[in-house]
Amino acid sequence: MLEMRSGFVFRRIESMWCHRLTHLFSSTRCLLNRGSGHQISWQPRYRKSLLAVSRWHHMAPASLNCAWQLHGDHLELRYAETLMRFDYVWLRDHCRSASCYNTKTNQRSLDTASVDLCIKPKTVRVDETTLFLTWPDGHVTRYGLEWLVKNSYEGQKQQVMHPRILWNAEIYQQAQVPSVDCQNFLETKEGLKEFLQNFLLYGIAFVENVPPTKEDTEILAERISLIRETIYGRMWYFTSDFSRGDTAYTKLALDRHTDTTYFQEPCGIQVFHCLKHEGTGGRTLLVDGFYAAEQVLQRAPEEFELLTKVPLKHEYIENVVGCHNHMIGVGPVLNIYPWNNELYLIRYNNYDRAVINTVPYDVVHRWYAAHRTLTTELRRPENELWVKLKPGKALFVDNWRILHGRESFTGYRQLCGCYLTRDDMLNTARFLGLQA
Ligand SMILES: C[N+](C)(C)CCCC[C@H](N)C(=O)O
Ligand SMILES: O=C(O)CCC(=O)C(=O)O
Ligand SMILES: [Fe+2]
Repeated sequence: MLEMRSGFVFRRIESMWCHRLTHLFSSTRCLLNRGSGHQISWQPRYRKSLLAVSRWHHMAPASLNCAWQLHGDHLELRYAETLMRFDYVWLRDHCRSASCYNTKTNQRSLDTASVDLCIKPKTVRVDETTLFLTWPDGHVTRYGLEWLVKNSYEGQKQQVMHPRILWNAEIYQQAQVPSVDCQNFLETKEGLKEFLQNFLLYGIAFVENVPPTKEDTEILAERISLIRETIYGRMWYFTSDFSRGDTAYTKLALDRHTDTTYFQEPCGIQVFHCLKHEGTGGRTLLVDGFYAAEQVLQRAPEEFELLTKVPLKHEYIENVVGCHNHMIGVGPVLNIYPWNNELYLIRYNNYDRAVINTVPYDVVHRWYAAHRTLTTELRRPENELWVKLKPGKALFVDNWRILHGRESFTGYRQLCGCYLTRDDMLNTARFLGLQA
């Protein structure tokens, strides 16, 4: 239900973009020309003006749901209630004929640079299932109409890449998402698939009955992805010994954040396994960053947009014995796919946020207001999920979506874990037949 609602608001903001984008950034247009690029792509192309055949061609009665029309610079096709527009170079470039595309490797053989940018098909024909184009040199391209619907811009715009269930504490608890048993996870395809499906939908997932060692945690992690080695090592162990120059290595509370915001590509997944805690406190806080961002989009769409546009730096500067690191990562707080406005990455870490010097002062002020709105949403108690990590229960967190934090604690507490690459987790999920 929430997914559908998100689709709805996303479409609303899209129409807003066309009208508002220009004045929102009037003072920084050249700095932020990625934003106006969205509009530039709509400018008519400079190409020889070709006579448009502005007559609709309808198919035989059996396929009355298909009609097409040739224009000066594109083909318009209506099929399965979708109105699509295809650029002629695109139609030539995506040709799936044996000489243009290698179906054994799923790679293009055609040299796109050899296609005349003013190309136009010589003849066009459509039957019940297929569009046929004959090019000036006689080459014939065929496209399945279903394939075109699926692969067109208009088709993609209506779809989400990653189906998700956005949650606050109540939604997550009501869903009663089960933890998967360690043996089931390691030894059966079903266990792994169920785990990954839950992880993709909610951004968090638990494995239980894990032997409480670093080695066993590593085996778990490798079942879904590749371990991403970082300045913290491959598998890390940490306690409050301040062995590294970061608050994580103390007993202090940590407010909600995502990790490694100071990498150009923040780590995709974080695995936590608490191996020991003799003391009090130390509960883990989890917040769905996309749920909060969605609330911002509904309440203040122009602030949401600013958070997607203003580039920020995050920084990690460490100088302790044996560890000298200086990392810088750049990117906006919210990252969305521009064609459907779907969120795919939140970068939120107020501890590690660097000096803001990438936008002028007036944008800075509006950014602070937008950041405040997002922070208010992230801090609503009803959005907070608190869990106490125990030996034997490993937690996987989607670090591109879910914020984590912790309560202060007393006593000896030892956590182990690692970061994983996101691409390889998605690869595993797709192999199992999941949409990822
Ligand atoms: C997980 N581990 C203890 C290894 C590292 C913690 C990194 C902490 C850093 N401030 C960040 O948020 O990225
Ligand atoms: O100690 C914890 O529970 C988490 C600390 C933290 O934020 C991290 O290690 O990334
Ligand atoms: Fe963290």
